[in-house]
Amino acid sequence: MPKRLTSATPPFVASLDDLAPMADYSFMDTLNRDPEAMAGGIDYAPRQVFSGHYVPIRPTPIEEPSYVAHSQSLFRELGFEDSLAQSDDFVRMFSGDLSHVPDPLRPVGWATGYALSIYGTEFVQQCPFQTGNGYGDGRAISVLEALINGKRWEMQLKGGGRTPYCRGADGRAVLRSSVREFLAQEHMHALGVPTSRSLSLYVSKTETVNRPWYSPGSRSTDPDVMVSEPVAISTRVAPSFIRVGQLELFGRRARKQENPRALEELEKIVLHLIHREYSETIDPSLALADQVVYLARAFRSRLTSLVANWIRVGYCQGNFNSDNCAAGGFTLDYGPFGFCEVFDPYYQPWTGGGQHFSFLNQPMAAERNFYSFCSAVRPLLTGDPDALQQLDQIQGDFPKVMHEQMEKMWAAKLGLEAFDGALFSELVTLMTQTPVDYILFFRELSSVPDDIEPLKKSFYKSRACAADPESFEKRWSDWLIKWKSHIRSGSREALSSQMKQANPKYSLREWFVVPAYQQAAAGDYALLHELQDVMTQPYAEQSKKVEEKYYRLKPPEYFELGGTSHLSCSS
Ligand SMILES: Nc1ncnc2c1ncn2[C@@H]1O[C@H](COP(=O)(O)OP(=O)(O)OP(=O)(O)O)[C@@H](O)[C@H]1O
Ligand SMILES: [Mg+2]
Repeated sequence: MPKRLTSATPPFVASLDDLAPMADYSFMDTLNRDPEAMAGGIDYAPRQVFSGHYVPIRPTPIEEPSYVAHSQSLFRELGFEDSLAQSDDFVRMFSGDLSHVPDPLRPVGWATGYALSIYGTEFVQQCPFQTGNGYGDGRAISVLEALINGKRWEMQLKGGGRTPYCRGADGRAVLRSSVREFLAQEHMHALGVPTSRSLSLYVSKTETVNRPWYSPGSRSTDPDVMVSEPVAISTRVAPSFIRVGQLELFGRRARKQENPRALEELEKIVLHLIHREYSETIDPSLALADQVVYLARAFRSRLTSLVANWIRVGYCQGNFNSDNCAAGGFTLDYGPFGFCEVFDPYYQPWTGGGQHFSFLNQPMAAERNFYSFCSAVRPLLTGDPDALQQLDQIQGDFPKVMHEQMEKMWAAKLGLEAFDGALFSELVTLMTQTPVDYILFFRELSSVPDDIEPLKKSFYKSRACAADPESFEKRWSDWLIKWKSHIRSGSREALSSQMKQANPKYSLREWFVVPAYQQAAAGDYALLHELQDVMTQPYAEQSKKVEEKYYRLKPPEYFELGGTSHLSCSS
C-alpha cells in the first residue's frame, strides 16, 4: 500500500486476526484435500463446508486491470485521496491481487457460507450436494476490515474468482452488472437509504467471460444470445456482510444438532453481528438471551424502515430472499433490482422474481425474511420461556410495525398532517389507471401545484385516458382538491421543500445505465461518470441541461425491451 493510505487514516486492522474471536474455522471435509492449500486459500474446488464461519480464500486477480470508477464521497469518508484509486498498489489489491499487500494486511481473504429461504421457505437443494453445505459467497471475497475514524468497514470484492461456494461457476462478474451495482449503491446512499457502498471498480483489458444476454432490440423475456463480456471487480463496503441466510445456516445446524459445536457457532455469529452492526444499541455485558431479544427488536426496526424507504424512492429488490437480506438492515445485492418508472404495484424488473418480490409486496417479503431471522436465532433462547415469548411478540408485531412505517412514509411523500387511507387508495387507483411515472409524479406534486397541469408531465399515454380525457382530468382535479384539504399547514414553500426531501427528482432508470455500461465496455467512461455525478445528488434541482436529459418519462421504445425493461440474468 502506498504511504498515503496509512498516513491519511488510522492503521488498518487486519481482517483475519480480527475475525478470529468469532470462531476458528474447521472443515470436516479434509478427506482427500490438501490442508495447506485450504489454509492458504487456494483450494477453489466447489465443496461442502460443514462447520466454521468462513473459509480463507485468495482472490483470483483479473488480467490487466484498468481503472473505471471510484466513489469520491466514500473515499472522502474514509480519508483516502482520490488519486489513490489509480495508484498501482491500490489497483492491484482491489482488482484481486493480494500478493504484495503490506502488514498488517493479509494476502488471503475470506468467503462465507449461507443458507437460503425463499419467501420464508427453507431451501437446501440449491447447492450441488443437495445439502446446502456448498452454498454461500460464490464470487464475493472479503479482503480486509478497517477501523477508520471510529467506524468499522469490511471491504469485499465481487467477481474476485471462484470460492468453495462457486457451485461450478466462474466466480466472475461482468462489467455490465458491476457498473449497475457500482452506480446503484452510491445512488441509494445519496437517496438516504441504508446500503452497502461502492469503493472502486476495475475492468480487465483482456479477460472476458460468456454470459446469456439479450440481442439488440430483443423483446424476449429470457436472454436469447450468449455474449462475451469483459470481467470486472467492484469492491463494496459495509460494517459487515452478514445476511439473514448466514444466521439461518447456523440456526438450522443448531436446530438439527448437526455437529457438537453447532449451537456455539450460532452464538458466535450472532454476537459477531451485534458487535459489527448493533454495538451502539446493544450492551455486550447483557445476558445472551437479552442481547438476542434486543437484536430482534433493533433489526425489526431497521428492516421495516428500510423497506418503507425502498418504496419511497421507487426501489424494487426483485429477489428479496433471506440470502439477499443483510442482517444489518441495509440494501444488499444490486443484481435483480430496478427503480419503478410507470407506477405498478406489481412492478418486478427481474423475470425470475415473481409477484411475491414485486414492488409493493416488499413489506410482505421482508416479513418472511424476518420470520427466517427469528427462527435462526430461536435455538439460542431454548430454556428461557420469557425470552422466547418476547421473541414471539416481536415477530408477531412485525406487520403492525411495518404498516406504521408505511403510513408514515406515504404521509411524508404526500406532505400530509396524517396518513389518510381513503385519499391514498383513490390516488393508487388513479396512478394505476392513468398511468403515471412514479418519480415524476411525486416530484411534481411536491411543488404543491394550483391545478393538475404540472402533474401531467408525469402521465404516460394510455388508451383509457385518451378515450375520455375529460373524465380523467376531473377525477385528478377532484383528488387534488381533496389532497389540499389534508396537507400540512404552513407556507407552501415550507411544505414544498419538505416534500422534495421525501421525493427525489432523479432516479437511476435502467435506460440511463444501459448506454453507460455499453460505452464503458468500449473504454469510454464519460457517461458513467456523468451518471455517477447526477445520481449522487438525486434531490437537487441540478442544471437545466441535466433536467432535460434525466428528468423524463421513459421513451416508448424502451418498453418491454430485454435488458432494459426487464432482465433475467443479473450476473
Ligand atoms: N459467476 C458466479 N460464480 C460463482 N458464484 C456465483 C456467480 N454468480 C452468482 N454466484 C453465486 O450464486 C448465488 C446467487 O447469486 P446472486 O445473483 O444472488 O448473487 P450475487 O449477485 O453474486 O451476490 P451477492 O448477493 O453477494 O451480491 C450467490 O451465492 C452468488 O455468490
Ligand atoms: Mg445474492
